Order: sequence, then C-alpha cells, then structure tokens
Amino acid sequence: MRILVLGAGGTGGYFGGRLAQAGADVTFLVRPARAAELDADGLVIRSPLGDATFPVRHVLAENVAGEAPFDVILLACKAYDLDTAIDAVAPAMGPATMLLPILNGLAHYPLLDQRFGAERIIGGMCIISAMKGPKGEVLHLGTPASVTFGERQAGEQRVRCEAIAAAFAKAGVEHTHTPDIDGALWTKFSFLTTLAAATCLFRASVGTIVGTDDGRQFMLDLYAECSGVATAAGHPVPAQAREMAIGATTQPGSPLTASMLRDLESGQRIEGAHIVGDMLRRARAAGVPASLLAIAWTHLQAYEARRLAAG
Ligand SMILES: NC(=O)C1=CN([C@@H]2O[C@H](COP(=O)(O)OP(=O)(O)OC[C@H]3O[C@@H](n4cnc5c(N)ncnc54)[C@H](OP(=O)(O)O)[C@@H]3O)[C@@H](O)[C@H]2O)C=CC1
Ligand SMILES: CC(C)(CO)C(=O)C(=O)O
Repeated sequence: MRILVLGAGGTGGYFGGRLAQAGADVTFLVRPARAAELDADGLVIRSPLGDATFPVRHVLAENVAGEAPFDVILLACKAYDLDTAIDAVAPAMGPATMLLPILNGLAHYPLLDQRFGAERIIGGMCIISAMKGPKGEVLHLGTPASVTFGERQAGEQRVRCEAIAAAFAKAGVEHTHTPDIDGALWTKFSFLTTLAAATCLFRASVGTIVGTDDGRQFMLDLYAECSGVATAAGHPVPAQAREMAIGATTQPGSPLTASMLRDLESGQRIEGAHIVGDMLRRARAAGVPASLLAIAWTHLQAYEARRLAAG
C-alpha cells in the first residue's frame, strides 16, 4: 500500500513516521522549509514510546503528480491550511486513492467531499499530544498515541480501512477501525471543543481550572453545551465516553490542556473557527443553548484580531 502523508508536523510526523519506521511505503508531502529540515536531519521522533531518527522519502507539491498514484493520503494539516493542502494533494489523487483526514473538528468533511467525492473520503481522527520542536523534531508529549478511522460509505472504503488497520498494526500503532466513525468524530469533537474552549479561555490546565471556586461547574456546563449539540445532530455521546470526557475535563490536578492552547500561547494561528466557532454555529442552528461557547468563541476571535493587528 502506497501512503502519502501531507504534513510532517506533530501528528503527520508521528503517525506517518511510525508507519515509515515499520517499513511501510510512505512519502511525506511537505513545503520547502520542512523538506530542508528532513534532508538535513531525517525525521526525528522524540517519544516516551521510543525515540527514532531515520531518513524519509518526501516530495514537494509541484512534483507530487510524478509520484502518484497513492492508495491512501493521510491529511495531517491544521484547519487553517486546508485550502492549500487540498490543492497540494489534488494531483496525487488517482482514481482509486482514498483520503484519510486526522484533523480535529468536522468542518473539513464537506470541503473534502465536494472536491474529491465523498466516496473517497474516509473518516478519521487521532488522540495524541504532539508538536514540532524548534529543530524540526517531532515531540510526542505523554503516552497516548492512537488513530481511529472508519468507512463513511460501505464498499471500497471498508476494504481500504482494513488495509490501513493492517499497516498500523504492523507499525505497532494503537488504532481502531470503527463501524461508527460519525459517532466517534462527534464524541471527540464535543470533548475536544470543551477542552480547547476552556483551557484557552483561562490559559490554564484542567487541574488549575477545576481548582477554582466555580471551575468544575463551568466545565460541566460547557461539556453539556457541546454534547447537547452532538445529541441534536443525531450522535449522542455514549454513556461510557461521556463519563470519560467528564472525568478528563474535571480531574483535580490534571495537567491536561488542548493543543490549541499550545498554539495560542506561542502566538501562532489557531483552529478556533474550525472547532469552537463551528460548534457554536451548529448549536445555534439546532437551537441548543450555548452561552459559554459564545464567550469562548468571542475570546478566540479577540485573540486572532490582536494577533493580526500586531502583524
Ligand atoms: N498536535 C496534537 O497534539 C494534535 C493535533 N490534532 C489535530 O491534527 C491536525 C494537525 O495538527 P498538527 O499535526 O499538530 O499540526 P502541525 O502544525 O504540527 O503540522 C501540520 C503540518 O502540515 C503542514 N502543511 C500545512 N499545509 C501544507 C501544505 N499546503 N503542503 C504541505 N504541508 C503543509 C505544515 O507544514 P509547515 O511545516 O511547512 O508549516 C505542518 O508541518 C489539526 O487539526 C490538530 O487539531 C489532533 C490531535 C492532537
Ligand atoms: C484532546 C487532544 C489532547 C487529544 O488528542 C487533542 O486532540 C488536542 O489537544 O488537540
């Protein structure tokens, strides 16, 4: 199976790197600065699950057509880079290629479906804390590192998902090929939106937030808004997943934060519109009360406005 990975950052670098390390046929589609880092140092992974440094095959967008066809394209960019990423992978989409996005959120699916056809877009997401370090190394923070994926349409997608599962199994990557990817995506979206909105709003970890007088109730109320949107969309979060989400977002002393807080605190662009803004838009469309989401989204827009004004 030939795999193209768009993005050799935190998630693409980690999961694509583990596949390549295990001998899978992996090519990274990168931009020139990342290509120069990979040429100089190889792909460097620093992880509690095992450090690794090795050369990887990589290609620039202008040359990717010559490398096609691929069986699977793993899309691992930030949501604000979606337009350029979609253009970059388009020449690599052969007639049988399927694309597996692992971005957070849901709003990329209609864009991908429209451009490439829904029959070619598998559903996917990942659980990990990872980022690109100052020298281009992929830093895996903590131990969770799993990918969940599944067919959005019966037929060919199922066969391809089975092949993807086999590749992750060979690479020793924790993975789930789920029969209900829409449910899994909504479960993650409602949890992640709560985590991102709250940890960014208060610039603090879960433990610090719930250590305040009203922090625990704030988390519960915010999760109720987000999971209410999931229910309204026809994908209520199953009881066990709800308990896990509430446990993780209200655990005293927990150092947990969202990757969005890391981006915000380092002054970078954030996926606020794709995650918190999109959840609020869906809440309003469904008539779900969402006053806390509105505050969190106002805060993220103010951050983005100040960032732009500062140049
Ligand atoms: N990091 C985390 O812990 C987690 C992240 N996620 C989600 O995963 C997604 C990816 O996040 P993450 O891996 O952290 O992001 P990163 O910013 O670490 O990596 C994204 C990579 O995509 C590359 N890229 C963007 N556009 C293009 C393009 N047109 N052509 C080639 N390469 C491109 C960037 O390249 P360049 O280096 O040139 O800018 C960058 O290296 C997000 O939706 C995020 O929310 C989900 C779970 C956890
Ligand atoms: C919820 C978490 C931490 C797990 O992957 C995440 O997706 C993020 O921080 O973006």
